[in-house]
Amino acid sequence: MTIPQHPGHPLFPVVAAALVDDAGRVLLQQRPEGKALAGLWEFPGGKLEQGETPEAALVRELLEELDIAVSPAALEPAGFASEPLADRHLLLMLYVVRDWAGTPRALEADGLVWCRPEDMAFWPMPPADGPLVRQLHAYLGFSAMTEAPGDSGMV
Ligand SMILES: Nc1nc2c([nH]c(=O)n2[C@H]2C[C@H](O)[C@@H](COP(=O)(O)OP(=O)(O)OP(=O)(O)O)O2)c(=O)[nH]1
Repeated sequence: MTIPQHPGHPLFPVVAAALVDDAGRVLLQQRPEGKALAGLWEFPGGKLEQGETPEAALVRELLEELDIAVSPAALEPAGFASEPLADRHLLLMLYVVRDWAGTPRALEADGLVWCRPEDMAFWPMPPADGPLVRQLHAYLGFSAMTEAPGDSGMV
């Protein structure tokens, strides 16, 4: 068996959060103009800074991007994606978050949407997010994406 290797492609760790509200909806944000993958919808989060743990990075990113306070104890590891991304290798770690203080608002994104898990296929996301969405469905107990978008709420 051949294991894919990418010599000279450093690991690029990124953390992301699936915020789940009381109605079971998941928050997605739209990547802004001028950034890579602009216009696509993603889980809030971002790159680890030097010396940061994934949990510290995600707590920081959620404050910077959404103006919400999250305890590291509220971060539930829920899945990951691992794939080449340009000259690096993306390791995208997804946490479920059900408890936070404050009301999420888009400080950096072009928009926010509360999306039912079964509607997530209707929001175009970066390629690495496909496996994450499948893992998130399994984690949340959904098995299929079925109906057309329903009560998804742009905020
Ligand atoms: N936050 C997030 N990033 C994702 C997702 N899917 C995906 O491929 N990515 C990629 C896009 C980027 O290459 C990388 C995140 O980098 P970024 O530049 O947005 O991170 P950041 O918020 O720290 O940005 P900045 O400091 O450079 O402004 O991860 C996702 O669902 N959420």
